[in-house]
Amino acid sequence: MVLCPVIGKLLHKRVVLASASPRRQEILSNAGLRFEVVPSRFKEKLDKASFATPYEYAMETAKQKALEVATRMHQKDLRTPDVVIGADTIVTVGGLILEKPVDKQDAYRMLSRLSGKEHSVFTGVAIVHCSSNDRQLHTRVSEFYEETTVKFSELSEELLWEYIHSGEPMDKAGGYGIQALGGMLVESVHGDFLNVVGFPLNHFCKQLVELYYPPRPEDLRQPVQHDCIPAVDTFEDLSDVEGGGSEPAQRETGSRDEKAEVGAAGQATAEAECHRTRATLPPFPTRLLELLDGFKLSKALLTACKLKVFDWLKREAPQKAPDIASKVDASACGTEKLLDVCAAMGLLEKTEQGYSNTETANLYLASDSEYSLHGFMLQNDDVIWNLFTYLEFAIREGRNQHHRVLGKKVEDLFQDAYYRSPETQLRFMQAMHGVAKLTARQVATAFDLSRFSSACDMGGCTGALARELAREYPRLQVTVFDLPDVVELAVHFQPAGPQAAQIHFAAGDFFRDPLPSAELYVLCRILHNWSDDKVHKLLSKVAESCKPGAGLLLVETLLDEEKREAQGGLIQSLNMLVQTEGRQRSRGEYQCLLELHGFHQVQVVHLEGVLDAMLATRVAP
Ligand SMILES: Cc1cn([C@@H]2O[C@H](COP(=O)(O)OP(=O)(O)OP(=O)(O)O)[C@@H](O)[C@H]2O)c(=O)[nH]c1=O
Repeated sequence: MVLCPVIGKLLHKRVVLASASPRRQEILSNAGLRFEVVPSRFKEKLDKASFATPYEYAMETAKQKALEVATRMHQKDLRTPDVVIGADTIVTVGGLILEKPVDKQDAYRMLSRLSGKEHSVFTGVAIVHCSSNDRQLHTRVSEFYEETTVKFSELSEELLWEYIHSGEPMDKAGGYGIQALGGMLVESVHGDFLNVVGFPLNHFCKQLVELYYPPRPEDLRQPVQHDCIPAVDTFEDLSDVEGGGSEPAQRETGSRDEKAEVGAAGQATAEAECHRTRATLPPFPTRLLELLDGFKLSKALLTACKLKVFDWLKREAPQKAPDIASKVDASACGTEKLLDVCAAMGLLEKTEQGYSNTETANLYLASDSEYSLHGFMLQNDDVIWNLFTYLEFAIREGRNQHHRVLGKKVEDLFQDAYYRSPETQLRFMQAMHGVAKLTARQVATAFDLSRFSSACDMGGCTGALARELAREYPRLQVTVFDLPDVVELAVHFQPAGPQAAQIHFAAGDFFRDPLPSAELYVLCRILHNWSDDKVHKLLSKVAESCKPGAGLLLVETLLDEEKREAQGGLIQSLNMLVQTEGRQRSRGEYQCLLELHGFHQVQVVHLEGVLDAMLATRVAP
C-alpha cells in the first residue's frame, strides 16, 4: 500500500533511479516506488558561473545525470526505460556552492564555513519520460527544485575534526549528513527535511500530480489553497482514463525558460487538483472497467466449462468446493474462487449447503443438455481465445491468425485449421451443432417456405438446421451438403426420429463439386467465412443450379450500414477477421450481391439474438 497513490502511476512503468545515493534509494522505496538503480556516469563539472542561480545548476546537473542514464540504457540493449529520475543536492553559503568534499581538508573548509550560520540546501530533480521510435530515443524532461534552510550551531575545532574523522562527511554535499551524526550539528531546519537528506519527496509527489492529473478548466477557476498533496480519497476517485491517465500530461517543461513561464500556472494547477471535491470529479468509469474485466470473466466461464464443473453439478447438487475440486482434479482453493466467480456471474447458486447450477447452466453449459453450448465454449477456449491473443497482428495485417497459433502456413481454412485432426474437427462440429440447434428453429420459421419441396443446406454440418426445416415442413426433402469428412462424422449427431427420412447427406466441396439440385438453397452463416471473390463464385454456382422461382435463404449477422452498433455484428466482424478469410457484411452489401447473381424480391427478418435471415427469389436471367 502506498500512502500517496500518485506513486502508483509509476508502478507499471520501468522506472530507473539514476543515482548512487543510498539515501535517495531509501526515500523513494520507502514511498512505495519500484525502480531499478542505474547510477549516472555524468561528471558533475558544469560551469557554475554560467548559471544565474544555484538551483538552476542543481536542476541542470540532475537532468544531465538522468539523460546520461536514459541514453546509455537505450543504446546498450535498446531496453528503453519509461521514466528516469535524476537528482542533485548542493549546499550554498555566502554565494558559494558546496558539493561533496574531495578530502578531509575540503570537508573541514566546508564545515567551518557552515559553523554558526544559516545555509541553503537545494536539490534539483529531473523526471525524464522516455520513449523510442524507429530506434531513436525521445525524452521529455520535467524538472523542479526544492530549497531548505538549515542553521548550524557554532562548531568547535575539536567537534569538527571528530566529525570529519567519523568518515560521514565524505559522500555528502556540504560535508555533513543531517540524518545521522551530522544531525547533532543542526540547530534548526526550515523546509523539507528529506530535501536536505537528498530527495524532496513531497515536491516530487506534487510534480507527479501535475504530470499525471491534468486539471480541468473548472478547477482553475476555483479558489485555491496553497501547498498540499491531494487527499487519498481524491486520488482514489480520479479516473485513470478521464483526466488521470497513466501517461503524463504534455505540459512538461523542456527548458528552463519555458519552466519559468509556466511555473505559476503549474503551481496553480497542482493546487487546483488538491481541491477537487467529489462533486466536481468526473463520473466513475464503471462501464469501462467492466469492459476491461470482460476477458477475465470469459476465461472463468470457459475454464469452468472445460473442467466440466456444470456437468458435475447437474449430476449432484448442492456440492461444496472441495468435493467439486476433487472431481475436476483441481485445487480446493482455486476451485472455490472459480465457483464464487461463476456464482457472481449468475451461472451457479451458492448457499450454505454448497453450489448448484442455475437453470442457464443446466440448459446450456452441461455437456449433455439438448441445447448445450459446451462444445462452442471449448471451441472458444481452445481456438478462438488463442486467435484473439493475436488480434493486434490481425488488425495490422488485415488477415486471420491461424498461422501464428499453429506455427505453420494455412492454405485451406477448414482442412488446415479447423479439420486438421479428427479431434479438432469433432470439436468444431460440436461447436457448430450447439449454435445451430439454438438458432435453427428461428431460421426455419423466419419465412413461409412451404412452397419448396426440396432444399439444400450448403455447409449444413451436423444437419441441425436440416432437422428443424424438416420438422417445420413435413413434405420438404433436405440435403445437407458438406465436406466428406464432415458427412462421415455427422451421423454421430443425428438422433433417429420422424424427420430422419426427410434428410440426406451429400458429400462434396461447394467450391469445386456440382451442387445437389434443390428448389431452395440455404446458406446459413457461410458467406461471412469467405472473401468477396469466393462469395461471388459460390453465389454464381448457386444461381446456375437454380430454376426461376427457386429460393435462396441467407442467414448472417448483418452489420448496420453505418457500422455503429456496439456489439453483435461488429464483434462478429473482428471474429471473422481473426478466424476466417471473410467478413461481416451489411444488408445493402448482401442485397447487391444477391441481385448481381439474379436473386430478387429480397425479404429480411431480424431473428432473436444476433442473426438476420434474408429470403430471395431467383428470377429468369
Ligand atoms: C546535505 C546532505 C546531503 N546528503 C547526500 O549528499 C549527496 C549529494 O550528492 P549528489 O551529487 O547530489 O548525489 P550523489 O550521492 O553523488 O549521487 P548521484 O545521484 O549518483 O550523483 C547525496 O547522496 C545526499 O543523499 C546526505 O546524505 N545528507 C545531507 O544532510
